[in-house]
Amino acid sequence: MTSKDAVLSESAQLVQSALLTRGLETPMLPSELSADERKDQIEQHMRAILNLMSLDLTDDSLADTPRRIAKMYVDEIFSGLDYQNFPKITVIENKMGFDEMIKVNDISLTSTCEHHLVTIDGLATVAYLPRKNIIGLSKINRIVQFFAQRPQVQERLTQQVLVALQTLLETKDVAVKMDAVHYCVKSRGVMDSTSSTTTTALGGIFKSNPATRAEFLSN
Ligand SMILES: Nc1nc2c(ncn2[C@@H]2O[C@H](COP(=O)(O)OP(=O)(O)OP(=O)(O)O)[C@@H](O)[C@H]2O)c(=O)[nH]1
Ligand SMILES: [Zn+2]
Repeated sequence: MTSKDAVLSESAQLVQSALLTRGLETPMLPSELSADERKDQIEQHMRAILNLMSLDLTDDSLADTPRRIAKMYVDEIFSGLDYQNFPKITVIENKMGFDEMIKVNDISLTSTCEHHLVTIDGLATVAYLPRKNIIGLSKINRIVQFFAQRPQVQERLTQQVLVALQTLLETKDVAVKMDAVHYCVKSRGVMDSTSSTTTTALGGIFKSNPATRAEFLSN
């Protein structure tokens, strides 16, 4: 939902185009609305939904809820639908010739299940084998966060992070693992409060070399 006339960073454009090519982009339709127009319309629709649930929106605790939800959707939990919010990426030339695995463990992951719009809560681990470039460490967390701030299924989220990093680092040798609890499984439906889901997306040597794969998957 990138706004019309938005100028995207080069990184954002490269990542978006790689995801489209691979068929991994979140299904979206073009929209010409600005973020403010989007918030105004979401607020109105939220007001209608809450009214339909017989809530009294004149109560001071509920009065601002439609606006709060609209802001939360556009600026926070679904902000990753807009590539204008793609993080600024610092890629550094690998002058030191570092050629061992770089692995970031236990990245906090909070997303939203696209089937029920409830929370997905977990951890991500991301690794790569540097070639030409290395990336600022926090940028890995930020890329996970960006794609998590969308309605998601865990499988797509895992692959989007893989392809984004492969594109920015110009190497296939990237691995992503996510462990998460889905609140659509925990707090409703089957009401299972103990299960969690693990997904992995492995590229290049992480897929082809059993030792590298094992080193990544062992914590
Ligand atoms: N593969 C996958 N499934 C997910 C994810 N998040 C939620 N789901 C599942 O999406 C499915 C939607 O199934 P439906 O039968 O259409 O929905 P439902 O009637 O609410 O299903 P229940 O959750 O079983 O009550 C459920 O089985 C969810 O557990 C995810 O990240 N990946
Ligand atoms: Zn769900």
